[in-house]
Amino acid sequence: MIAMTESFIQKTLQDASDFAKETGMPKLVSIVKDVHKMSPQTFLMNGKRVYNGDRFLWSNPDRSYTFAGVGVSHIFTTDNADGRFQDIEREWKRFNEQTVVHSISYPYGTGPLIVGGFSFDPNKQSTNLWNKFPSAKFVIPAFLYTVVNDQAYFTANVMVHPHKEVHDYIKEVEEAEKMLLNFTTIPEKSSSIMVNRHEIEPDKWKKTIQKATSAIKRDEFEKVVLARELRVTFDQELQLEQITDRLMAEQPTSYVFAIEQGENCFLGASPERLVKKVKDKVYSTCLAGSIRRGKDEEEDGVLGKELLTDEKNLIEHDVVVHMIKEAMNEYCEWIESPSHPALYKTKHIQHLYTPVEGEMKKDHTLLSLVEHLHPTPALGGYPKRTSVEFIRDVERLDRGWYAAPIGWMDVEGNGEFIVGIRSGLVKKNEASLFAGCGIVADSDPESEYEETNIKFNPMLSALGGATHDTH
Ligand SMILES: C=C(O[C@H]1C=CC=C(C(=O)O)[C@@H]1O)C(=O)O
Ligand SMILES: [Mg+2]
Repeated sequence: MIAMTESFIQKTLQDASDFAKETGMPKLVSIVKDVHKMSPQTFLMNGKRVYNGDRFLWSNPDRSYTFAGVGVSHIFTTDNADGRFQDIEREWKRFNEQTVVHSISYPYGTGPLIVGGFSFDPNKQSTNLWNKFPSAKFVIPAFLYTVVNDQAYFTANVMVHPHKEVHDYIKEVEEAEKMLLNFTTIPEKSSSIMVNRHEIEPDKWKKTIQKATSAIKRDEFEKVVLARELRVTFDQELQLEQITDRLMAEQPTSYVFAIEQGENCFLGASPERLVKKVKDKVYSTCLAGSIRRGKDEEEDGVLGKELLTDEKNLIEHDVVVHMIKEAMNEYCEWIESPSHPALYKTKHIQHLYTPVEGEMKKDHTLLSLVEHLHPTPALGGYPKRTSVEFIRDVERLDRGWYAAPIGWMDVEGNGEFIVGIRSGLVKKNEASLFAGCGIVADSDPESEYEETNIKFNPMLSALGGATHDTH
């Protein structure tokens, strides 16, 4: 149990209120309580009436850490293409120093934290599709329901302003708590029916693969990741509670995330960590190179073995390992990584997987490492600059936040970022799904096309649409 008694809460709010009245500046008081366990989707559902448009979800692959957030206590955003990581870093640091009340110690993953992300390429001409997702945006959710290793917490992030009284804040938090933690709410379980499926220019996409392999053969770059879009329409509005509920159940080896921005929601089940920081330790993942799952254990094993020795896939993977190790090495005192990839299996696909960990040098931060790594050659290419320019020129797609860093961070600078793949942007009864493939000299457009079809499956399955049969 955590010691945050009513009288302690009252006193902390009173001190913050006195400060606010004296200086005219607000203070953020984060109230954390132990609560009963419930489904994070129930929390999101409960928050829908008041906080529709501002809801968030995050869950680790082993579900050892999950949070659902609703409402917004503070926003950090920038359109500064070149300095977006530093802008967010600076504003969060300043807010932390000036506004957050630090007399409370929070269990990991609770209390004041920011959640959000970046766009893939701030220099690509953006379209209307992603107009709710700027090149960087993070928020402190007003209320969080967090489960850490089976213990559930409720966090209320209260911005204490000069013009309001402490008892009003207490009343508001009590009311919100009652409404949001009502575990008797049953999330709707209606299943939506897909009424239209539209692949965006598949033939032109295959031609861009040829363009890429020719450029690679001319030594313009070593690898590039090219993505395409599948637009699907359903008979009814898509619900983020239902989709994330399915993703969490169906994709036990993937992160599940959702970021709602008004009527739009970007969500998915990504298997790929970009970087996680716990104190001075950092953990990254090289995930690239793919093959389908087998129809039974035996075939699955054969396919896995094939992937582990397939030259084209090993090149795809090695380019990522090389870059991530180099980048981590620069920012770390030491790094450690196995010399051969292992298999990473998700429900629909298996990948080559190499973890990299290290101890971060004192003068670096989680966000500086996110910037240094993004995009890795699993999402962009190698070398970074030429491959991103190639994507900007030839890819017929506004990636928005797809394949970009999505994550959360606490007041100590700990947190985790993943890359937003196996994902889609949902709006009302429509969803744009995205999938890309690492292209190297020997890539064949038809098999890469098939690979993207497999990569659409996690989202298609969660949305209730027919998945692509790969057997
Ligand atoms: C870019 C995607 O996947 C990346 C991650 C793992 C394997 C990949 C591959 O084998 O091509 C991709 O690099 C995507 O799913 O949209
Ligand atoms: Mg591939």
